[in-house]
Amino acid sequence: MTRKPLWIGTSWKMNKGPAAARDAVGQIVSMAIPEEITPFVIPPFTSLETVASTLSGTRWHVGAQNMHWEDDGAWTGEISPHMVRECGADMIELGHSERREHFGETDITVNLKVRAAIRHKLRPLICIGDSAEEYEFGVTHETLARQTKIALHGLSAAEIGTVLLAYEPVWAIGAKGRAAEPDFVALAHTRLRNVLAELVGSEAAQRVPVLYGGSVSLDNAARYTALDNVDGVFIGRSAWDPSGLEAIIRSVVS
Ligand SMILES: O=C(CO)[C@H](O)COP(=O)(O)O
Repeated sequence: MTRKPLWIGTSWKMNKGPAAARDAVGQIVSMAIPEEITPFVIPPFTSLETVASTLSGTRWHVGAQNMHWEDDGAWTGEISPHMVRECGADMIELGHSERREHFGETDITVNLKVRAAIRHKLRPLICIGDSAEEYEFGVTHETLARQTKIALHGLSAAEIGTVLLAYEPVWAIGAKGRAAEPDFVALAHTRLRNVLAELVGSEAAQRVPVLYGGSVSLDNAARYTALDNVDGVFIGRSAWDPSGLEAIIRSVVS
């Protein structure tokens, strides 16, 4: 039995259009979720409404993978916070390293999006992470502190209390990634908690869930969730098949 509520979820990234999403969410909705788990799923935009409507009224949180910070306007190809809400999502993933690396996302645009999310009552799941180079040069903490402080800039303590942070080392993500050692994650999360304490005080900082992501699998998930300052895991490939997600959920509560 685990000792704290754990956020466990997955982003499907650019996988599962409406037909595949319908099939997957049909399996997800019938999963038995232990009460100490807060589950979430983040489908691509085209499947968002299907997934959110199927999971409406359940304990699942549903998010989109990105959004613009403006409410509407001439922003070809973009999706607004209103649209995300209208599809039934209650969460929004922001600042994933794939968006920072390939689509020009910056600390500043992440901050604009976090503020927009809060205005629209979407819970931001803010991804932060060090590059392989930053890790090699020993500046992981500096990078995470900078990304966190800028993402949360201008928010009140109460607003910061509504966000989730996910530490996802860039070098740990994807098929070529190497899962971070639990000891390293423990240290990174403890330091992150101190950054949050600087912003909102130590008691409020304890209430911000900080998740780990990057090559999380059935083999290693429970080693992360057992750590004091890890409040859940954000899973990619190993949870795209709903049975993989279900097995990981079971592994962290047994
Ligand atoms: O965002 C992630 C989780 O959805 C992250 O990029 C980890 O992906 P994974 O390495 O495929 O688990």
